[in-house]
Amino acid sequence: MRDETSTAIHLDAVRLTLGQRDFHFDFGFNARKITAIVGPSGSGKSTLLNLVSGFEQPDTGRIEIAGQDVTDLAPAERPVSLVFQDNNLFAHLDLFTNIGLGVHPGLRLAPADRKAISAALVRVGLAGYERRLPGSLSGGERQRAAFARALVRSRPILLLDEPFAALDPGLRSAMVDLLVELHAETAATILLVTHDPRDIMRLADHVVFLENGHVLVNASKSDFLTRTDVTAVRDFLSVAPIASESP
Ligand SMILES: Nc1ncnc2c1ncn2[C@@H]1O[C@H](COP(=O)(O)OP(=O)(O)OP(=O)(O)O)[C@@H](O)[C@H]1O
Repeated sequence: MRDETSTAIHLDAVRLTLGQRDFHFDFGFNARKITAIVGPSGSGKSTLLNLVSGFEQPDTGRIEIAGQDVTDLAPAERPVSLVFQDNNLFAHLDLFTNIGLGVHPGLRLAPADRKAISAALVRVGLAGYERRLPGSLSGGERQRAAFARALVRSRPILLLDEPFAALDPGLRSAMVDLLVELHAETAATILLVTHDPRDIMRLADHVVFLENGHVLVNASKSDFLTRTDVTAVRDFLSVAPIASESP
């Protein structure tokens, strides 16, 4: 029997076909850890997050979160917050409202919620941006706004799909630090899709490497970094100058 205190999310014999691609996942994510999900473009990283968040339904199999079968639950009913590549901000609503919807879908916000929204904007470097529309922001600012919304939702599971992709190096580093702080404060279970080995070095406890819709390597960070016997892992690790980075 699985230890539910150590396994936050379990994909139990999950199968899904999208177009020409078959996905097969049968493994778990550790609770309260940061797991990096990596692999070549098209290997299934976003699809895996979509299955966990409920935006994709398995053809067969089950998904459990904290021991509860969530396979038939809608995304809003699952204990997850998301920051996706497209930021999923509503274009016609200002940032305060966009973030407020993350706190309460009916926007019934208590004074403490309003404070938390402004504090989250400050935390991601967008102080005073409450009334700005997403269309008036740069890609990096939109990404940070989406991060602020995830901060105020404070769900036990945080799904991040390339959250630093549109950020310049300085901002990227600030947001990585923010994520480290957030994880230390909340001990959330974080799944982080990334193309950048530096994120593994700096952030990850554990690494899941995908290839062609299935898990090729599922290992602790230290074990993953030794798996250069696997060509795809070796290729991935050699794409960036990680040798000088400290973990
Ligand atoms: N709705 C869909 N219909 C058909 N094919 C799909 C659909 N969604 C995803 N796919 C295909 O499934 C594969 C995996 O896509 P996915 O977005 O999960 O990959 P990824 O690893 O996140 O890629 P990237 O690193 O480029 O973001 C791709 O080949 C994609 O074209």
